[in-house]
This record gives sequence, C-alpha cells and structure tokens, in this order.
Amino acid sequence: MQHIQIEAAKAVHKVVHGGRNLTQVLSETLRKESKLTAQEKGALQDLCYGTLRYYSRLAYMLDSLLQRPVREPLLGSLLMVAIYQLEHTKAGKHVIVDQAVHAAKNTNPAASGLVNAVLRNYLRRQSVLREAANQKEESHYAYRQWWINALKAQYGEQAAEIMQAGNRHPPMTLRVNARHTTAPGYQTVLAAQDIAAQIVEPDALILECPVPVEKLPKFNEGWVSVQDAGAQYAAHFLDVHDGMRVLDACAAPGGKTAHLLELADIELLAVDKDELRLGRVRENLQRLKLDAQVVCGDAASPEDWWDGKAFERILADVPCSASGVVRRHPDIKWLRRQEDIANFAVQQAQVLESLWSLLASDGKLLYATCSVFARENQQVVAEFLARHDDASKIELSATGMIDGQLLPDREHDGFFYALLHKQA
Ligand SMILES: C[S@@+](CC[C@H](N)C(=O)[O-])C[C@H]1O[C@@H](n2cnc3c(N)ncnc32)[C@H](O)[C@@H]1O
Repeated sequence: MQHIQIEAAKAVHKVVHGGRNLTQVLSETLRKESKLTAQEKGALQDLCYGTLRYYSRLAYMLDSLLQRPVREPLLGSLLMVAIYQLEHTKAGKHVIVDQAVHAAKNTNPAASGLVNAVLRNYLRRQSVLREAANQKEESHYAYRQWWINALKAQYGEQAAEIMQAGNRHPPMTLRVNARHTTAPGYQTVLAAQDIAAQIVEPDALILECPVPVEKLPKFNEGWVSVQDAGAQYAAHFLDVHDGMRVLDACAAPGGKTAHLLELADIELLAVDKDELRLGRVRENLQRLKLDAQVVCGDAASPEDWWDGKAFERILADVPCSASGVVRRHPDIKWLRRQEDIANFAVQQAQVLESLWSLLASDGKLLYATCSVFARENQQVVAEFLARHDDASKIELSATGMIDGQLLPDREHDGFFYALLHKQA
C-alpha cells in the first residue's frame, strides 16, 4: 500500500502543480505500474480521485498541522493522500500512518519523522481540525473561492447543494443501444447475472454497484455503453429522424454521436479538432457497429471540411469549463482558472456563429455544455439570439431542468441545453 500511496501522491502532484489532467496522468501511471493487481489499481484510483475531490480541505488541514510549509511538494501530496485516507476510508488509522512513514522513508529518509509527527498530530486533533476547516468556505466546500463566489452569485442558497453534489461519488450509468434492446430488456439481462440496476431515463440505467465493462453482458457486441444520464438528453432533444443529414461538430469521444446513430438511420458527419480523441469515436462506432463519417477539423472554420450541403440537425457540444462534471473529474476544480470561463464563452460564441450558417432553414441546432456557469450557457445563447433574427429558442422540458440547466444530482451530471430553430 505504501507504493500505492506514493504513486497517488505523484499523480496528485502532477495535476495540482503540473496542471496535468488526471485521466491522462492515471493512464500513464497504470501503464508504468502494469504489475499492480486489479485491487491495487482500484485503490490507486480511489486515492487520486478522493484526494483531489477534497484537495483544498486537506490542504487547509495540512497547513494547520505544519509549523512551516514542506519544502518538497511531493511530500506535501503524500501527507494529503494519507490525510484523505484517515478522513474518508475505512482502513486502520495506524496502518495508514505506518505506510505513509515507510513511503516517505523510501523517497526521502529524512522526512519520515515529519510524516509520522504530522499524521499522529492529525489523529489527536481531528475533530478540532474538521471544525476549523468548516469555518472557511474554500476548505468547507472543497472548491476554489472564485468558483464558490460564482455559484453563490448565480444560484444563491442552492450553490451549497450543487457543490455537495459535485463532491459525491458518481454512479456507473449505462446507455442501452435501442438497436438491440430496451432499458427494461437490458435490466432483465443484467439481473440474470446478479447485477442490480435502476432505470432513470428512457435509455439509461444506473448500476447499484459499478462493474468493469468486460463484466457487462453483450458489451463487446455493442448492446450498451457507459454514459451519464444527463448526457443522454442530447440525442433525444435533437429530435433526429430517419434520412436526416446531421452534424456532430465537437464529437469526441463519441458518446452522443453513437446515441444519435442508435436512435435513427441518419447520415452523420462527426467532426472534432483533436485527432487523438477522434480515435475513441472510431473505436466506439466500431464496437457498436454504427457508421458515420469522422473528420478532424475546427468547428469554427467549416470552410476547411464542409462540402456546402446544409444539415437538418446540428449538435454543438462545445468545449467548456466542465464545471458540471466535477464528480467524475475532480481535477477540474483545481485546473480551471477564473479567467477560463470568459475565454470559453468567446470560443463557444465563435463555434455557434460558424455552425449556424451550416444549418438548413427549418433545421434545429442543439447547443450543449457540461457547465453550470450561466456565462457559458444562457448568456452565450442570449447573445447569439440577439445577433440572429432567423434564430429562435424551442423550450425544452425535462425533470429538474430549469431554463436549459440540469444541475448535478444523484442521477445526473450537470448539463446545459438550448435547442435553436432556424426560420423556414
Ligand atoms: C464536451 S467534449 C464533446 C463530448 C462528445 N460530444 C461526447 O458526447 O462524447 C468537447 C469536444 O470538443 C472538441 N473541440 C474543442 N474545440 C473544438 C473546435 N473548435 N472544433 C471542433 N472540436 C472542438 C474537443 O476536442 C472535445 O473533444
């Protein structure tokens, strides 16, 4: 376990101090540590996700325990991983401390005394530390102060609930491929394998306990995919019908592309500017036995890839802060800077503007983000509508959605949707 602690500390360090994305860091670590058992890999992931979920709270506690800041940032990360374990896991407290002391000894023998002293001091002062951490918003909610301020300004008292939802463990949610079966049909297939699941949306099932995808019946045959229930709204909202020409302009890794193709026989062009991520779109389509034209291109420069024939439906799942999906990607809370929000809004407006001219008259464009900030959502759409007389908004309705905003809760990540109609 001490090896797992140190690898988790290195990964957390690369995210917080190196600005790297956790998914990439973890996949590199797991490739390097190929001898780890499945259980050890799970433990490593849990330590990374958990430590990043509560990072500013753990940092506050650590600062309170230190006379002066630790000089080696990796040592600081190791202490935070251990404090996370002490706060949130069921492992024996003294075992956790001993493992962290050994982990420190292996990397810097001089530091093991400090690790021992800090963690034992934490155990003695745990309740006082928790109380003190609750007095400061940043350590109480475990978000950056600018983020807390933005949510409070927009949502008032509801901001606390949104932040708490973003700190919960996400469920494993499946999308059932309508070309093979239905949600109740697949629920029965799962039950036969003793996998309990609840239907939450027309094609969405939440598993009672997550399982590796290889354990999902008919996964390789394309019966099912992993996708959050909130993300599954997109394909239904876009209202595609057989024979339509459809553009998915920011398509990778292809979750919504595949869902659209599962719902109707459409001619679909999937564009993304990241060639590497487009590989995932191709893999997904292959597994699901679906067909689309996949092109690497910039949605803001269609002249480079568009053949001039208008689309009846466009999905613009634009790049965004991803502030609605932090329960699945807790690293985002520490990677985003306040100024990123306005920068995303500029990019989003550019993409929307460019795609509008590709839409056929009487066509529909669905603008989508996984953000909870109005600056990237309602405001981008309102500014767009003010510039375009030929555009109008079609009201969307779904349980829990207000003005296009679906807030994160037990069943969904946070998403924003606006369906725009082009005058006939
Ligand atoms: C939110 S993700 C899309 C998720 C995808 N629709 C799905 O459901 O799996 C946003 C995507 O936009 C892509 N992207 C960002 N800027 C872009 C641009 N200017 N043109 C095309 N794609 C872009 C990113 O590479 C990323 O894959």
